[in-house]
Amino acid sequence: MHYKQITLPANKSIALVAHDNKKPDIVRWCENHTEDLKKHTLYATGTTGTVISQATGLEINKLISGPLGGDQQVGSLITEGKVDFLIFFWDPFEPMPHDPDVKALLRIAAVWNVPVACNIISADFMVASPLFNQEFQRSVPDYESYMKSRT
Ligand SMILES: O=C(CO)COP(=O)(O)O
Repeated sequence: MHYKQITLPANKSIALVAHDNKKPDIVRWCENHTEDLKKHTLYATGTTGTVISQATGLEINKLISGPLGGDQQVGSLITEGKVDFLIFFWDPFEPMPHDPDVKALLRIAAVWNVPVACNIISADFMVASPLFNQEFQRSVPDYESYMKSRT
């Protein structure tokens, strides 16, 4: 795979997703970082977005609920370059009916070199990074050269 560099703007697009047992964690994390999050464009799967906006008043672009396809919508936004960071507090103790979608989302985030935080501590480190509010370079798959190599 060939990669190219893209420049992420200071204002990022951040996707917020949490399984039911992890919703209290993501709400607490958003409450602790409301001012940081206000500077960015936020997306969330349906129920996660609703509980976060109720608790914090943050403006969130809500997608479909995860089990109905929300994880896939986030994955699709990643491939379109519309999501720069993924905060995904997935539940390590419960199998989900949409486990294949969860796995697919985590895979596509790895493919597109998107930073992923899967718990409060990793999300805290992400926000604490000076890069959180700055432009920075990220390498992403070079789709044009990928297509050329296949045709
Ligand atoms: O199931 C989810 C992620 O896999 C999250 O979906 P909700 O935010 O709709 O609960």
